[in-house]
Amino acid sequence: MSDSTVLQQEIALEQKHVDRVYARLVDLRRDATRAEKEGYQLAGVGTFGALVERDAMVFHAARRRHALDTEYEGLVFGRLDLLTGATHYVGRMGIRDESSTPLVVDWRAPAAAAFYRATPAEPLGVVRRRMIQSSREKVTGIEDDLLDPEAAPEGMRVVGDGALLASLSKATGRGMRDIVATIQREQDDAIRSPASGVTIVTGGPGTGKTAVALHRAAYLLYSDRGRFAGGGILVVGPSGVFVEYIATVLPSLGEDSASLRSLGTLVPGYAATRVDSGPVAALKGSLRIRRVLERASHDAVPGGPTELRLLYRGALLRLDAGTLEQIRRKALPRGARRNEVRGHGFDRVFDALWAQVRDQRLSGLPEKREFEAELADRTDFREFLKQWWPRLTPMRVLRWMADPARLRHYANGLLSGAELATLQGSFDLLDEQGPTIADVALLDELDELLGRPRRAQAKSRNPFHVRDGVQEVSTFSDRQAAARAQRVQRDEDYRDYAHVVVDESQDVSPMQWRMIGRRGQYASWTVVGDPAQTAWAGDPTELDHSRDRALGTRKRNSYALTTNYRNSAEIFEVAARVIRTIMPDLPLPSAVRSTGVEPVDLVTDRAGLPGLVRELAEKQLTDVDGTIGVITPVPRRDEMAGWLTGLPERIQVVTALEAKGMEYDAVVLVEPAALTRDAAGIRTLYVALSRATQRLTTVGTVKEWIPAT
Ligand SMILES: Nc1ncnc2c1ncn2[C@@H]1O[C@H](COP(=O)(O)OP(=O)(O)OP(=O)(O)O)[C@@H](O)[C@H]1O
Repeated sequence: MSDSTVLQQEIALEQKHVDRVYARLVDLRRDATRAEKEGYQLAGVGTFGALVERDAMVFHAARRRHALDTEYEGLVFGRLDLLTGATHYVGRMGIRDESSTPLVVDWRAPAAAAFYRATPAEPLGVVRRRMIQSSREKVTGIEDDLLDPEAAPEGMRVVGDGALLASLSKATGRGMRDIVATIQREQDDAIRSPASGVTIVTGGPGTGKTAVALHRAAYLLYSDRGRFAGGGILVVGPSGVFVEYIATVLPSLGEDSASLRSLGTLVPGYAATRVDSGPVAALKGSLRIRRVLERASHDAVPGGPTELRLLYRGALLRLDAGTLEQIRRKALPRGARRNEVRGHGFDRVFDALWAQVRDQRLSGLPEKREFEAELADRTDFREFLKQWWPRLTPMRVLRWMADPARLRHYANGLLSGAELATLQGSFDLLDEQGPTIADVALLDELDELLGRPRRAQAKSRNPFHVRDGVQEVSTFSDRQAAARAQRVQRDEDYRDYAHVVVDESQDVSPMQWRMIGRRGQYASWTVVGDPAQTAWAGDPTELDHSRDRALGTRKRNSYALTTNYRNSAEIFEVAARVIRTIMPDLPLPSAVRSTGVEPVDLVTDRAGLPGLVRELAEKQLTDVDGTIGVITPVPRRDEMAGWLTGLPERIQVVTALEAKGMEYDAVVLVEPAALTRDAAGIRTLYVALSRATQRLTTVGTVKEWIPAT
């Protein structure tokens, strides 16, 4: 019998099982819809208990139905033939038949672990592992690994058509894909790492760190839903572009209860995308800036009143600049939060004025409380207090840094003259363009330093509550949205996440670690990154220290990934040459796929560059089916994007910093020489060169851009 006939027969065999699974799926969907309707009808009973029960039923049924819909594609992707003679099918979700016999085991269940972990050296009771590829309900391919040949029963067939490599060669879409069907053993170790403590995953470009982090989040939600969906999982990535890129992975795994944030949007109220230059970002990220901010948070308000004059019952009451300053300092000792001790400052002003009134022995003097009430009623006095000790927002204080004299004063003894010069001017655009990504951590720090006046506790909102006495939701989508909202309804600045995932952690500055740490004080962590890809130009020891502080003393489990699944071997070779110029001994991952297509390097003059870049981008449209990234030096993004106007959406223009974590089928990297000025630049160049799956073109006005070793 020919190989292809055997393959077709095996495919037909698997198709039978897959058909059974999809038929069962139809039943389950129908049941979920019915349960949802029944739950809804409970509302007719009219008691509060019935409403609660209905909400729970509607929620669970809606969730189940949602999962059944999203997990449809490629539902069954694996089969294990065990030594015991049993067969398990592995898929995106667990499904049982009418008599509760498993038809498919959820990929996260312990029984599925062997699918990812068994090797010929350690078969874990598996004789044959089979990967099943399909397109909707139709099985299209099979790939077998015979793990324990001696135990294979007579007639067991082994077929293969390279499922992993096939999946790696697929064109990239705008969003990242899940890898649930092809997770490799070293990745699975990290995904199933213990739920508590800190899981640290390192590895070179394209080794699947992001994929592992996201599948781990899905795994945690499965293994302890109460804890992780209830407390919430926060996923932090470097940029908005990146967060958008990874946003589809968890929903494709049927999970939508994690919060995805970029470093610029982690703090509510800000949506920063601007970046500072490397040296400025290093200063803004360093812990020394905290002392600078602390000084600012205690300083007098610019333009605030320097004295108080009041006529009270014909007498002049006066607090001069010195007295006011003394009062302010006493009411605001080091460590106190200005917005929280505002009342103490006001009390001291009343005390000082009362002392003057008493000294002047005015006739018919009221009690002190009455005197205070009289003053508090006066607009001029209230206006003075508002100006003298206003409730400060973090943004208002950060704006003070734009004043060179103030910045010099706050930084005195903390930053060198050269550092001060670097920082000066970097706050000038706050008003016009909003904060930079690095500023957001400073704003969060200021929020901490200034404190917040106590507010009445906001009542938690019941999503099924329409108006008093009426609990209602009408359409299915309302119910589903309400049910989901109920699950994720948290304070705007929620800080009690059960798990925090930090991706591209090598670029998180000390100040940013503080910002993230505040949101994960009681969390377990997954931290993934690659130190060789960092753009951090500051002190590396300080970086490690701050990370350790944020993660605390929780137990750590470390994993290293060693295979690059993204780049073709030809492309990674160029990236490797570049990083070796500054890290000659760095262990690099091996790229598993060779395409036979060599990267292209072109040189032109300044005048010819715009036309050539456009021409190259257009060429990629025919060379690859998926996405094309045009990567530019940070300051020239908008200029270069202008060269490409009118081209299809498949082409995305990003800076070398925004390219962190991203993946494209083809990359056109413009002016690589602009990135080679220092070690941080070379590491960023390494990132830019390792983004492409199929084609890499470098183009610029400098011929020799790879630094000499
Ligand atoms: N086991 C796997 N099966 C199929 N594809 C995989 C596997 N592991 C990783 N990939 C693919 O390899 C690519 C790189 O993965 P990912 O972005 O997670 O790597 P990374 O280590 O975070 O990379 P970088 O550090 O360069 O940002 C992605 O397209 C991912 O889907």
